[in-house]
Amino acid sequence: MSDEARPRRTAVVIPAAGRGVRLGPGAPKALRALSGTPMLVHAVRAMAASRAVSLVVVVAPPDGAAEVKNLLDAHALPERTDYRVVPGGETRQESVRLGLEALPEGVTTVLVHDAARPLVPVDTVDAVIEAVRDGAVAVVPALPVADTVKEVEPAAKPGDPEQVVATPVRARLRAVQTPQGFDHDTLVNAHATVALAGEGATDDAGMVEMLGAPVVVVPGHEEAFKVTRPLDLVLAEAVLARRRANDGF
Ligand SMILES: Nc1ccn([C@@H]2O[C@H](COP(=O)(O)OP(=O)(O)OP(=O)(O)O)[C@@H](O)[C@H]2O)c(=O)n1
Ligand SMILES: C[C@](O)(CO)[C@H](O)COP(=O)(O)O
Repeated sequence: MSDEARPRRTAVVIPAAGRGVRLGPGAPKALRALSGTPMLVHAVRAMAASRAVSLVVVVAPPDGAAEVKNLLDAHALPERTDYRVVPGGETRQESVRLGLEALPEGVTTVLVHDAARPLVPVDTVDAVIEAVRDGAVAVVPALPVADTVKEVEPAAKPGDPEQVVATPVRARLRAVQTPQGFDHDTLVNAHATVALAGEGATDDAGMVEMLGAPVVVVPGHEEAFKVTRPLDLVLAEAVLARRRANDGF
């Protein structure tokens, strides 16, 4: 079958195996509630809201796959959304790789989306998918940064101050979010190559960059922020309250 004739199947890998140490003690972060619903369920629904998405692979805490499967079975998802759950690894990178291994044949576009970004709007998801379908091998949604960012030299010993070594030009900096979108084979190759080299990256696009492949930027969204620290939970609840109020009108 020629590339053009091949059906364009889009799947999402949702790494959800992290503990959420920066959020403080409690259940694994993806299972904590936002307005009474687990953060992971919000994230799966946000991705399933795109009509282009036909499969969601959730990467659960290593010993929590059965619990996560039960959780998803108990919550309503669009009927067209097929989902499966696999156990994750020690790092985000390893969890994503395990999720990629669970994808069936025929997937051409892969999105990787943090469970910790439960409120991403569907327009952002669709913009990422569209850019991949238009030919980009890797796509990141991103926003300009509001703070000035400094590069520092780590403290020589505990108690010493860090030293600023550079101030990158802010206008050229972007804070990247998820979902990040990829041509399937490019992302699988990037993960394999980077793992083989014993290297790591804090996002998936970073691994594609290491291959020397181009990464395209599309506009991100303020509501696609990552729930990382306790104050982010307050913001997430406020966003959900605003959405409920808007739905009421
Ligand atoms: N071993 C890991 C670590 C992280 N993640 C996932 O990667 C996403 C982004 O990671 P982050 O926000 O850093 O989550 P945690 O690792 O849980 O947070 P922390 O670093 O505070 O523990 C989250 O959805 C998290 O569940 C994962 O699947 N497997
Ligand atoms: C992938 C990511 O969300 C892009 O901003 C981010 O790098 C994840 O970092 P974390 O430390 O795993 O939260």
